[in-house]
Amino acid sequence: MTSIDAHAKVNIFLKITGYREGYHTILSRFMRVENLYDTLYFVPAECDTFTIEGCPEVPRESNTIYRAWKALNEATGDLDLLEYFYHHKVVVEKRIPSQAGLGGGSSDAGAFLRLTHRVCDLRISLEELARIGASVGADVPFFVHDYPSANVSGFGEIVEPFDEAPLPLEIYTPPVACDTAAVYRTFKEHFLSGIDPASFSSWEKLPSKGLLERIDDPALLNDLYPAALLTCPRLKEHAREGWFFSGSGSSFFRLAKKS
Ligand SMILES: C[C@@](CO)(OP(=O)(O)O)[C@H](O)COP(=O)(O)OP(=O)(O)OC[C@H]1O[C@@H](n2ccc(N)nc2=O)[C@H](O)[C@@H]1O
Ligand SMILES: Nc1ncnc2c1ncn2[C@@H]1O[C@H](COP(=O)(O)OP(=O)(O)O)[C@@H](O)[C@H]1O
Repeated sequence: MTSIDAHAKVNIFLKITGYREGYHTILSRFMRVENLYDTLYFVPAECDTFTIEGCPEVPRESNTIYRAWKALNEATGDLDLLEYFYHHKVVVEKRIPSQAGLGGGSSDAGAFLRLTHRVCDLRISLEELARIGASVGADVPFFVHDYPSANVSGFGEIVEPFDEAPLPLEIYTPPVACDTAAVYRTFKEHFLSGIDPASFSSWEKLPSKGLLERIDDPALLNDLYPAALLTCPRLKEHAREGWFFSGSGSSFFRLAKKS
């Protein structure tokens, strides 16, 4: 059985640097969460069409895995690819909560692209694979590269590895679904005009642990947090002292206490 783990991510910091072509540009430290991941399996099966099992609540055409498969086909026109998925189905073991700011759907897409690249021996570079991933979602390129920690900028397509070990993290995902598009819409309407790129210059050079120990305000580290509070007011009930906010939410995280 061929399989791959699709890890969650947290945003140690997420700063909005601008807006163009319908997307916000960001500067963010993405960190892989070592102990939270989905698992994708390519299982031998005769399929009439591209088949995904394990994500019953997501219509196939909306699934990021399906969208990644389509994008890969369009980009490579590789008939082996088509052939392979007539004889294998994709089975997903979901563990990452959805609409949680943990990159669940995007990580599945990135892991799918990496595993397919390997099993179908695709003749394209990792950079090209990440570019294909960017057409599926803004944070898919990070998951294609699969760095433990990286500075991500642009819309999410510029991914530069940051040399540090992943931190032991505790994650708390309240029963509040935060729609990424809605949170970004709120940001654009209420906060975009107030961004101040000088206020976070050189953060990309600082180790994540030092940043979390030095800055205790989640709204300062993550520009989307005030927008998420406005978009999903119930989030406020779940805010806790010493916890930080990931992506467009709804998850909070903090450094795990030494066991
Ligand atoms: C917010 C972040 C931070 O890591 O992650 P999550 O919280 O979703 O995990 C990402 O930027 C989420 O990227 P992703 O989840 O791929 O968003 P997409 O589906 O590509 O975009 C959904 C919508 O959000 C808005 N959007 C997204 C990314 C971006 N850099 N600027 C935007 O304005 C756009 O309106 C877009 O149509
Ligand atoms: N493979 C997938 N796993 C989870 N959600 C998916 C997947 N494909 C598409 N989605 C859709 O993406 C939405 C956002 O989920 P997810 O990407 O996990 O959250 P976030 O963007 O907050 O990290 C879900 O509500 C779901 O409708």
